[in-house]
Amino acid sequence: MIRIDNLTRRFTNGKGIFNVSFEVKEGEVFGFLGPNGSGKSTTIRHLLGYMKPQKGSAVIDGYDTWKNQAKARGRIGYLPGEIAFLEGMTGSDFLDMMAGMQGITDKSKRTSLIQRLQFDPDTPIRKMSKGMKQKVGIVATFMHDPDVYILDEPTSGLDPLMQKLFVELVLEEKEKGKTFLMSSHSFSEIERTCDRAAIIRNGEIVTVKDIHELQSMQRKVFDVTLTRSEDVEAMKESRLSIKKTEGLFVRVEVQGDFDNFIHELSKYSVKNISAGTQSLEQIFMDYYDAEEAGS
Ligand SMILES: Nc1ncnc2c1ncn2[C@@H]1O[C@H](COP(=O)(O)OP(=O)(O)OP(=O)(O)O)[C@@H](O)[C@H]1O
Repeated sequence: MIRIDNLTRRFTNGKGIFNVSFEVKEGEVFGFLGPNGSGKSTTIRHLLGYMKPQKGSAVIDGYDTWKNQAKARGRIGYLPGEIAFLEGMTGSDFLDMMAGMQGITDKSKRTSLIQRLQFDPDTPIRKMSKGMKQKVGIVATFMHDPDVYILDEPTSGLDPLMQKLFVELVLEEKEKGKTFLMSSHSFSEIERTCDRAAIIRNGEIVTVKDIHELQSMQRKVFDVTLTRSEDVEAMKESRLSIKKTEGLFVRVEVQGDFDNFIHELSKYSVKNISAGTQSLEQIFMDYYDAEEAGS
């Protein structure tokens, strides 16, 4: 449904995106992840037909987003990171304007979205919090039932309850066979919604991975408090992957080899231990580090 092929845009300062390629299948939810300035927005701008590729192409449902901009754009519901609202409008005014542009007359989906997101659309936009503006944007994007959703940081500013609701909305649309490309900094949101994710860094795709594959790379994190400082020193000498020590506190990451960890730990006097799971964010950071070491 979305195909990006060797998309390249080098700005005069040398930054940009370089040979970006990936595909999003119909009905797939695809995460687009990367640190600030890595090239997510530039890629998305090409998908919306706002920028002409210097090289390569971006295609939506068979339509080249530059050469056949109107056709391609018509398939997309786009939620920008920050919406530019016109002065003096209420949320309802804005939604009316969008509905006019989208050519929709049936208000039922809009009404139900407003009810679920729990906000008063008649509030003047200038009085709205960032989260409330984001809700207006979500309604505007979802109400016209697009085939392809392109969402830039969709839950920024939303509280955890609303983030959860947003995940539900995405999964409902996915059920209907809709396609999503979603940039996000929220790894739990990506985990709960996405089938696959691409990681972009310095304008280049580092990897495209199945979300389960990413999850299986997650390590367990054990926070151990010992009773003797000499044990901390001994533990540092072991084969364990020690991420941090502070006084008697030691953080150990374990991937699979629990026997070795338990065997090693049995040598020491342990005061406290707690187990957690490495976040996806940490996995990505490991990825970046590995790339760095390899390059
Ligand atoms: N018009 C421009 N002229 C020059 N450099 C630009 C231009 N637009 C973007 N850049 C640079 O290109 C790089 C990629 O920017 P882009 O906005 O695509 O990143 P991003 O991943 O969307 O970041 P963020 O999460 O902060 O929005 C950055 O280094 C940015 O400074």
